[in-house]
Amino acid sequence: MSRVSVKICGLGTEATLDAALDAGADLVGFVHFARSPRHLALDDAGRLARRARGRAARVVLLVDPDDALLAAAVERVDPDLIQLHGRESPERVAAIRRATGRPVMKALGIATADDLFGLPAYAAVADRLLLDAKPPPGATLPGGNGVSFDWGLLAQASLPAGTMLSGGLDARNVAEALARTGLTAVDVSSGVEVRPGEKDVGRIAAFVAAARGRG
Ligand SMILES: O=C(O)c1ccccc1NCC(=O)[C@H](O)[C@H](O)COP(=O)(O)O
Repeated sequence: MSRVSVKICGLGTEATLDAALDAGADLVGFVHFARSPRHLALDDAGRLARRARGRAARVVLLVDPDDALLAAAVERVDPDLIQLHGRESPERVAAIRRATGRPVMKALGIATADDLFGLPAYAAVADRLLLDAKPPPGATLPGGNGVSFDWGLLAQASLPAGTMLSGGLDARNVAEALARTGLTAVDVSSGVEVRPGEKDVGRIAAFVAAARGRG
């Protein structure tokens, strides 16, 4: 099996960022979404992104950003990848990629097999896809809810290389998730926290180790 690529999302402090980098995370994510307990001002995300430069791909996570927010995020965070976690259409994803000149990862919510039909249109315009659980009823966030979807839905799906699996992953279930989906890239947020927004250095290390088969 190829080496598993790991993204730790929603980092907010130097200590937890360093834990992710020291554990060997390939991507580190900074959430800019005011309603999120993981929200960072762009300048704070930029400070952490500078610290991670050259050690991991720096991802800024935005939800249905307008052009002004995109321009500010690119200038102040200088991300290696823009993660779009809202209801952006394939046309909007393509436009964002063109306007920013940055690679884009589009997150897609999965609950039933029907949700897979839209994938090819996004695969055609995004540099990478991230498959997440759809938010549960009553959730206020489009992601970072700590819930999984039925991994079996992906059994017959033809997914682009590098597609990331997320939603409710943690050190205990990540090996099974990888085995059942055949994917080789994972993303986690709640599963390495002690409470929403508070990452734990030990859980980050344990997650990366488990994803790489060293758990
Ligand atoms: O994490 C957030 O607070 C968040 C807010 C708004 C949009 C997306 C958000 N997170 C997206 C991620 O990339 C998470 O890592 C992904 O949804 C998995 O989250 P979890 O199930 O908590 O591991």
